[in-house]
Amino acid sequence: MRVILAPMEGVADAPMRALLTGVGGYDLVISEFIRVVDQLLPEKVFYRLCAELANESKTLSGTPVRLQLLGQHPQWMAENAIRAIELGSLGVDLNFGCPAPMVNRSNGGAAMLKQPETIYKVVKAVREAVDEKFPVSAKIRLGWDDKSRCVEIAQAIEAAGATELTVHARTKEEGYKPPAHWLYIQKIKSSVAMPVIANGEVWSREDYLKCQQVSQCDDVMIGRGALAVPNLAHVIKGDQAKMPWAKVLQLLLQYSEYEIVSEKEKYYPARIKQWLKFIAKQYSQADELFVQVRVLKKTPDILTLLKAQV
Ligand SMILES: Cc1cc2nc3c(=O)[nH]c(=O)nc-3n(C[C@H](O)[C@H](O)[C@H](O)COP(=O)(O)O)c2cc1C
Repeated sequence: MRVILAPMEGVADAPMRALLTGVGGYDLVISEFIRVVDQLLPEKVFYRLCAELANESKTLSGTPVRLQLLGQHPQWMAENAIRAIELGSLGVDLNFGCPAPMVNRSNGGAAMLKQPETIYKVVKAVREAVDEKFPVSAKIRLGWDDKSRCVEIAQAIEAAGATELTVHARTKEEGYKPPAHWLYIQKIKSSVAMPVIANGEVWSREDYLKCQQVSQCDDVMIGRGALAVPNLAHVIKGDQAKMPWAKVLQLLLQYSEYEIVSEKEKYYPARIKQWLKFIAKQYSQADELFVQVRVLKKTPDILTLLKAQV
C-alpha cells in the first residue's frame, strides 16, 4: 500500500510538505498545481510552486515529489511537462478536478470532465513528450455534476497512456460535502488496468479500512486529513496512534518559525491560522487556540502565544 500526500493549493506548500513528510509515512507527494494556459512558463514559476526541484525533487526527509500541472491545451501542457522533467521533477501529475471558478471559466480543471476527449488529448500529448521512465499520472473527480461518465473518463486517461490515476470520489458539484462515493472508485478500478488511488474523506485508519474495502484500492491519497492529524500516514499504515496534542503544537511552532526565517511575514500568518482550522477538526484544544490566534496579525505574536502553550 502507498499513502500519498494530496496536492493542496495554498495549504500544502513546500514548508508544509517538508513538515508532514518529516513526520513520515508518506510514499509520494503531489505538488500544488501550476496553471498552464498558452505559454511555456518561466523556470521561476516551477521553483516557486515546487521548491523541492532544487533538492532532486524530494522533500528534506527524502520523500519524492511529483509536480502537478493544470491546463487544457495539449501542446502547452506537453511543453511545460518537458520543462518540469528537465528541472528534475520525478514525473508529472495532471489535474482534471480543480473546482475554482476562474480555472473552470477558461475550461480548465473540473470543467474538462465534461470533455473526456480533451482530457485524452492532454494526457496523450504529455505522455508522448515525457520520457517513459517518468510516470505521467492524472487526478480526477467523478464528473462535473453527475457521475455517469466517470468510467469513460478513466478509460480515456488509460488509453492515452497514463501510468496511474487518482480518483477524488465526488463530482465538482458535490464540492467537499461528505460522503465521498468510494463505490465509484471501485467501478473505475474494475474497468481499467492501470493502478488506481482512492481519495476523499479519509480522516482515520477506520476510514481508510472502509475506503479500502469499498473501493478495492490499497493505495490512498490524503489531503485535509493529513493536515488535521499530522501523522495520519503512519496511523493509516497501522504503525502509530494519533499524534498527541503536545506534538502537534511543536509542529505548529516549527511551521511558524519557518515563516520568520523566510521573512514572509505578511503571507504566512494566514496559513498558520488556516492550518489550525484543519487541526481543530480533530483536536478540541486547537479550537480554543484558534479563537486567540485569529485576532493576531503578526507571526511573532502567534509564536509567543504558541510557545506559552507548550
Ligand atoms: C485547500 C485545498 C487545495 C487543493 N488544491 C488542489 C490542487 O492544487 N490540486 C489537486 O489536484 N487537488 C487539490 N485539492 C483537492 C485535494 O487534493 C483532494 O482531492 C481533496 O481535498 C479530497 O481529499 P481529502 O478528503 O483527503 O481532503 C485541494 C483541496 C483543498 C482542500
